[in-house]
Formats: sequence, C-alpha cells, structure tokens
Amino acid sequence: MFMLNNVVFRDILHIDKLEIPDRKVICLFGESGSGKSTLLKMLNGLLTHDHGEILFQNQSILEYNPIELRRKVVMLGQDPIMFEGTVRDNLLIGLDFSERERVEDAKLLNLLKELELSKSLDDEADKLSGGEKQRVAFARILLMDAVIYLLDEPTSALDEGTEHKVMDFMIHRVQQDQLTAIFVTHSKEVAEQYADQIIYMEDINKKEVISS
Ligand SMILES: Nc1ncnc2c1ncn2[C@@H]1O[C@H](COP(=O)(O)OP(=O)(O)OP(=O)(O)O)[C@@H](O)[C@H]1O
Repeated sequence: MFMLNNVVFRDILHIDKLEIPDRKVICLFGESGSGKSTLLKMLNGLLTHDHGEILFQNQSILEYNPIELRRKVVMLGQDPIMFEGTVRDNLLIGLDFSERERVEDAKLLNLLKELELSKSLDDEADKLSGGEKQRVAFARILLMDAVIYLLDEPTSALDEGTEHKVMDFMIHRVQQDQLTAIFVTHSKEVAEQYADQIIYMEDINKKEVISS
C-alpha cells in the first residue's frame, strides 16, 4: 500500500525502508517527538518529504492530485477541528466540500451511537467537550468512504471504557469494509490489543544518522 524508500524530512525523519501493508490495522508507536504525526502527514501529502520516495499503490504520492489523494487517504489530526454550526453541519462538511451527496440523519445518528455519543444533531458543535468533539471529528472522516484512515491519537480525550468501544467499532469497520487504518496511540495496551502490526518509531527512524 505504502512503500517508503530513503525518506528524509528535515532533521525529523530519516526512514531507510518501510512497507505498510493494506487491509490491516497498523499502529505507529514511539515516544513523544519521535515523528509519528509528521509521518502520518506525509502519507496524505500534508507535508512533503525532502528526499527519497513515498509510493502509494505503486505510484509516487507526488504524482497524485492532492485532492484525489486525500479522498483515498483521510486523516484525523490530534486536535479535532470544529466548524461553526451544529453537530450535523460538522458531520456533513467533508461530504459537502468534496461535493458528495449528504447522508440522512438516521445514518448520522447511528454513527454517533456506535461512537457512544448521545448528542442531538442540532447541538452547537463548539459547546461539545473535548472527547465529544474528537468523536464528531472521527465520525466526519468515517463518512468519507476512504480506503486509508490515518488516526493521530484518535481516542486521547476519551475515558478507558469509551476508548475501547470506539476502537472496537473502528476495527470492525476496517475488517468489514477491507480498509486500512494507521493509528497512533501512547497506550501500549491499546496498541497490542488492536493492531495487526506495530511499527516502532525507534526501529524505523534513523534521524540521528543525518543530524549527527
Ligand atoms: N513542520 C515542522 N517543521 C519543523 N519541525 C516540526 C514540524 N512538525 C513537527 N516538527 C518537530 O518534529 C518533531 C516530531 O514531531 P511529531 O509531532 O511528528 O512527533 P510525535 O511523535 O507525533 O509526537 P507526540 O507523540 O508528542 O504527538 C518534534 O520535535 C516537532 O517539534
């Protein structure tokens, strides 16, 4: 799915070789500042590597139209972004931006229920708690029907019980629809419980080679 060869980004990342398989749940694990978010951002073209190559489905990601790439590879960032308006507006905004058909309230409510969020679609999004915003942002990208989900600490604001329910739902969705998820967590337990494969940043990032 993704193949990285000799990829360098500033003095932050230097990855000699990395293959990320498709249709799997992959966890990126490593200490704070080890480059996990930076790597995710490079996989959907939010950041561009300085050297080397990143192939997505056997084609350099530099050759993709960025909008097309981000339709296939969606990212949930660490800080959930809420736009002015209701929960419904915030769920549908991705579909609106990409000029796709809106979905019915029933589907939105079902998705919120799966994510353990009992809020009205008419509630103001900016009044939600941090954990509620995180789940609305999560639901927003799940509606995008992408093939790869890049999830940067998707459950960091959730209590343990809710975290497990949200992760269970995500895993079920990935397996059912044969998707790929690459997620970052600081919890070893969550990484080991949910990932098919754990990529340890200390194993792949040789940044000291270029910064020394
Ligand atoms: N665009 C950028 N330009 C320069 N430095 C950056 C940029 N983005 C991140 N950094 C730096 O790169 C390093 C890696 O940051 P990154 O956010 O990728 O780490 P992380 O592993 O995701 O950390 P955390 O677990 O704390 O979220 C940090 O030292 C950060 O300050």
